[in-house]
Amino acid sequence: MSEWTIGVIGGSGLYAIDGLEDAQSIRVDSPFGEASDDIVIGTLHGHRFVFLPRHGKGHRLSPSDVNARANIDVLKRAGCTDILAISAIGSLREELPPGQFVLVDQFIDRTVHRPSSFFGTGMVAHVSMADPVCPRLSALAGEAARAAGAPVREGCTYLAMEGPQFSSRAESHMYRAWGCDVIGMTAMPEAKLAREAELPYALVGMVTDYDCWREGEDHVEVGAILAQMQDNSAKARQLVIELAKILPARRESSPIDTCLDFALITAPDARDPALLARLDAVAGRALRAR
Ligand SMILES: CSC[C@H]1O[C@H](OP(=O)(O)O)[C@H](O)[C@@H]1O
Ligand SMILES: Nc1ncnc2[nH]cnc12
Repeated sequence: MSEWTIGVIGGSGLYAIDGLEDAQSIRVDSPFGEASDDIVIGTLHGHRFVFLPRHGKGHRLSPSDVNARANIDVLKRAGCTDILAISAIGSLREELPPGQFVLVDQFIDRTVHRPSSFFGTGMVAHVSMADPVCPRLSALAGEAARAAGAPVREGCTYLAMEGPQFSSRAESHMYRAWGCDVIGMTAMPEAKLAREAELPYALVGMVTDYDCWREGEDHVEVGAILAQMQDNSAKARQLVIELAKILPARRESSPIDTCLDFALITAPDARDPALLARLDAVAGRALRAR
């Protein structure tokens, strides 16, 4: 078995992955509450993969109700070394039509109703989010997406909105003026939490619609999104298989693996033992080191 364990978070339209050998469905408890669903662990081309459907089986959970802390915590507990997130997104750019896959490398976070940190009173941490995505995993995901037959655009900025309603036209125009390329409702605080858990994170977005900014474009509706999602999700499933094929046997360490070494600030005698206990998975390595 290789040194990688890739956690795949499947978004709207991606509720399972294909080809997993020795797949086992496992419920993992988290001190941060209920994860979206049981995880499925198996092997693909000699690498361990762990799958979690972000909205749960049957798409039970609204974006605001996805417990991103529990999701990242259970993936860490399951031994994931890296996280590949896959999401349906709206396009804010003419040149990113439905069916386009994008590699997100920046975010603007406009979510408001979600716990966005594992840390807090009794154990404060400040991680850097200057470069929120792991370039190594993102590049591998891009290569895999191309091998799966998807058109791929790098370097996109993702606007994370609260939802569940889609944007107004004024908001959609404003996000374009801010320089955003795509829009979705779930990658934040997921990406922040992955960084706090020292998990390199990459996000592949699959365009389903042009949101509502475009002249002559109807407003966005779930029906049209679902139709595009079917096509996208077949390619996303193949992308995961292609990723397993190209992952190198060795996983060189990433600076993200140890980023909490520069982030924990609370003095040992001011730390809250109850919070430390909850942090056993996400920050156990760093807390034991200091
Ligand atoms: C069904 S369209 C809106 C829905 O799809 C995206 O979810 P995910 O990122 O999990 O693929 C978007 O963020 C919304 O939650
Ligand atoms: N237009 C859109 N806005 C927000 N999230 C989306 N997910 C897919 N399309 C979207």
